[in-house]
Amino acid sequence: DVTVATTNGKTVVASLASIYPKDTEAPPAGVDDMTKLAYLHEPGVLHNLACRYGLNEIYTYTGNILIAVNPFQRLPHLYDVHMMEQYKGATFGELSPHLFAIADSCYRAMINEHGSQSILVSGESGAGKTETTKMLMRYLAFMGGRSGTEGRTVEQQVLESNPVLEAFGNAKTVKNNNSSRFGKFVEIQFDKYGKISGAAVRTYLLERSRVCQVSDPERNYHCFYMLCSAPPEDVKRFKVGNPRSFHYLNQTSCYEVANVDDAREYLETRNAMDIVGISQEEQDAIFRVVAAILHLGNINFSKGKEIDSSRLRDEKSINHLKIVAELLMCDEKLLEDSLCQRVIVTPDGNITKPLDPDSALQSRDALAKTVYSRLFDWIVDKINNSIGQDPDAISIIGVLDIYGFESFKVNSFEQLCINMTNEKLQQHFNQHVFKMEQEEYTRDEIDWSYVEFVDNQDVLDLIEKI
Ligand SMILES: Nc1ncnc2c1ncn2[C@@H]1O[C@H](COP(=O)(O)OP(=O)(O)OP(=O)(O)O)[C@@H](O)[C@H]1O
Repeated sequence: DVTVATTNGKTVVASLASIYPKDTEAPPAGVDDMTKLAYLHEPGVLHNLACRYGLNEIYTYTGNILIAVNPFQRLPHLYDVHMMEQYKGATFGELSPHLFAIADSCYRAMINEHGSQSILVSGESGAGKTETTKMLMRYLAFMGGRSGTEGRTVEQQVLESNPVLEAFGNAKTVKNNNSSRFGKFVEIQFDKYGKISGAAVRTYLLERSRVCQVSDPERNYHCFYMLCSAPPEDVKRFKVGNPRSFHYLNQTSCYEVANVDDAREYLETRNAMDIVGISQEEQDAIFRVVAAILHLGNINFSKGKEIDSSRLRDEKSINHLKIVAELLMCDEKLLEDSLCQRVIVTPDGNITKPLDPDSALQSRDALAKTVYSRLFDWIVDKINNSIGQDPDAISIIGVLDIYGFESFKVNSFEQLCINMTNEKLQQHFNQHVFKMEQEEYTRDEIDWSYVEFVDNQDVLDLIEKI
């Protein structure tokens, strides 16, 4: 055991193994690059970030990696045009750490080396990835945007597609009132003059389970609540109403989000849809599907006449089925059959087998999830068509906003996929930061001490080979 005198005047007795050396010469305001720390260990890194955060310095470098700590308050002066002007062309590291510096060096690398670049934004839920991605895009639009072109520019359209994607792909979670429940890779295409000539948004791993299953204090996807708060004529037209009356929404007692007005968001989403080129007719079709999913969730089953079969439970369920069929413009009987029966394809033809009530509920939920994720993909396609891609693009800058590791009480296949993706990204990072660096030292016969790090490559290989 050792006795330590702390900076705040206390004396603490602790075991030697749990004590880390402190750089007594480090400035009280912290260092702007973690590589300047005399001792690089977790407490030292956290202490440095905390010192800087206390002074509203939310960005810190670790070499050419930028660490951002969520300020949870608007800091408009950090992101205004004046700031962009300052970072434009500045040597990396010359000015305070900033995401504009990352975007600028990326843009310049693309121009000077004529190669495509990508920026990876990662972190746990609520860390600020989506906000960071939006700012990065703003900066790239500032550098590569076209002025004076007619109509809406590509960069405007990409930025304006955010509210649409967020309405259908974001939800309130424990950690974040506006949590993206999908991964996003925005690809900005540039022509030979370094000007933006096209863009594409690719999305990954939408959390499908949320459509049917949601618990306190979280909500389902924003669009459901928006539709329930739409102007009375739309509520009537789409046959929705109080969110408390829908099973897919009333499994949680959370219906509202602080500082969010769903009624206004509905109108704003419609407006954003206009801007990204989704026609009124298409918008109506989208909301018809959203409404149909809500009604689908209210269909229940009871035991049918035959063994292990099911039928609609009561008048209410029959009514909801009617509404779903009407909204989806499909045949009522076929819809009912698709919920209560399973078709097994065999070499000798198809066999239809009835489903018991539990299995029918599962097929109801499976249909809701599939329809919702197809709707989301359709919207993303629509946005991409309207933004337009440049087949002759010389290079691209990709920004990847993907959600971080997840570990809940109960984890499902979705968590496996998300964590697998993150492990792969971590491997990419390890490859560049540790492995390649260390191999270079060995090659150059530089005396160095091996940095121990957890290498999960074996686990990845195992899963990928399954
Ligand atoms: N740079 C910033 N300036 C001001 N507020 C920020 C900033 N970054 C994040 N925030 C705040 O934190 C909230 C959460 O950020 P964001 O949605 O970007 O997190 P995320 O990492 O994308 O989370 P998720 O993985 O759940 O989607 C934002 O709604 C915003 O209020």
